[in-house]
Amino acid sequence: MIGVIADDVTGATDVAAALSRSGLRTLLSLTADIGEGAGDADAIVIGLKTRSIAVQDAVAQSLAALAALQRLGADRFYLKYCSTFDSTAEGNIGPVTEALAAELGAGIVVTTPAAPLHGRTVYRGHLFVGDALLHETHMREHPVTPMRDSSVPRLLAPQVTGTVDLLPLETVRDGAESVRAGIAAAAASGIAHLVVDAVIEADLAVIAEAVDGDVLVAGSAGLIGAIALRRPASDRVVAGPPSGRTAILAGSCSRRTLEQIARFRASGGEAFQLVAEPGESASELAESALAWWDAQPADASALIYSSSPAEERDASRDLGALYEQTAGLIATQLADRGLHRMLIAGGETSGEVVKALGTRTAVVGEEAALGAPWIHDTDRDLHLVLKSGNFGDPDLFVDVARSGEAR
Ligand SMILES: Nc1ncnc2c1ncn2[C@@H]1O[C@H](COP(=O)(O)OP(=O)(O)O)[C@@H](O)[C@H]1O
Ligand SMILES: O=C(O)[C@@H](O)C(=O)COP(=O)(O)O
Repeated sequence: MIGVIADDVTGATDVAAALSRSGLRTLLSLTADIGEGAGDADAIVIGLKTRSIAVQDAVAQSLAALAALQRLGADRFYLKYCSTFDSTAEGNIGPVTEALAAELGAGIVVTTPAAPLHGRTVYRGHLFVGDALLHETHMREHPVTPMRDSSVPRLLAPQVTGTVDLLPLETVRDGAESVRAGIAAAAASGIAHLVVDAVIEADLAVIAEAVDGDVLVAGSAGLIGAIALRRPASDRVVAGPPSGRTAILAGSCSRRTLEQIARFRASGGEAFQLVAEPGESASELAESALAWWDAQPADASALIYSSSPAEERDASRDLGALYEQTAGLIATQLADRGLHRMLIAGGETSGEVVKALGTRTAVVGEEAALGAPWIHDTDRDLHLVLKSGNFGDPDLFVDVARSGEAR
C-alpha cells in the first residue's frame, strides 16, 4: 500500500485526486491520528499543514504521519510537496525528506516537482510554470513562501545536509534502465537527493518505472500519479456533491484565485471583501462577514474573500494568520448553520479551515477542477473543495456556484 504525506491540505486533495484518477481506492486523512484501519484502501494520504511552520515541528509531524502510515500497512512512501516547490531556505521540503529517509533507511531520494498536467515541467533542473520560469511568475510575491529562484537543485541545497544532483532529461528519454543506472551511479558517489527532469507525462512514466521499488520518493502529485498508474486499477466509486447553496471562502492571493474572484464578481455573484482594520480581531472580522452572509437571499451562493494582489496588500502588517483564522471561524459558523457545500481557496487558508471544522477523514469525490476534488467530511456531512491558489479555470467559482443550483 502507498502512504503519502502531504505538506498541506490542498496538496493532499490534489494528490488524492491523482491517485484516485489513476484507479486507486484512496483514503484521505487530515490528521496523523487515524484511529480506524485502512479498510480496502490501495493508498492513504495524510494531509498536514507543515509547509511553512518551524522546521522541527514539520519534521516531528511528518514522522508521526509516517508511523501512522506504517501502522496501517503502507510499505511505499511519498512525500508530496507543492508543484511550485513552495518553501524557504530553511525548508521544509529538505529537512522533512531527510528525516523520512533516515527513519526508513532509504538511500538516495528521487525528487521532482514536475506535474505536466498542471503545466509544471522541469528541464535542466529549472522549474517552469506554463511558459515561465517559476521565479518570473506571481510566485515571486507569494505572501508566505516567495519563490525567487527556479533551479530546483539550487532551491533544495540550502535546505539539506546531503548533496543534491540532477538527472537530466536525456537520461530519462533513454528509458527506465538508464534512469535506474543514473540513480545507482549518483548513490554510489554519495548523492542524497536526485532531482529529475520531466517535461511530459511519458517522462514521469519512465521515472515511475525506475523508482517503483524505492521505499521513499518525493515530489508533486505528478510522479506519484504515474507510480499509481502502474498498480492494478480498483473498482472505486467517485461521487459528486449534492446540490445547494455554496460558500466560497478565498484567502489565496495567487493570480489564478484573483482571476476567479474577478470572474465571479463580473458574473453578478455576491461577494464580500474582508479588510482588517488595525487592531481588528478574527472574530470581529468573521462576525461582519457572517452578518453580510445572513443578509443574502437564502439560496444565494456567495463569496467571502481577503485575497488581494501584492500591490494592494498592507506590507507593514503580517495579516496571514489573522485572515486564515477568520476563514476558519466563518467556515465553522456556516457549517453550524447547515451549509453543505464550500469551496476554500488557498493551501494555508484551507489548512486552518479544516482544523477549525475538525475534519479528520474525507471521501474523495469527483474533481471540480483538475487537482481540486470534492471531498466529503461525513461527520459533518459537508462537501468541500480545497483549492490550491494556482488551480482551476478562471470560471471555477462561477461554475461551482452554478453547479450547486443546477443539480
Ligand atoms: N489581504 C491579505 N493581506 C495579506 N495576507 C493575506 C491577505 N489575504 C490573505 N492573506 C494570506 O495569504 C496567505 C495565502 O496563502 P494560501 O492560503 O496558502 O494561498 P495559496 O494557495 O494561493 O498559496 C494566507 O496566509 C492568507 O491568510
Ligand atoms: O502541487 C500543487 O501545486 C498543489 O497540490 C499544492 O500543493 C498547492 O499548494 P497551495 O497553492 O498553497 O494551495
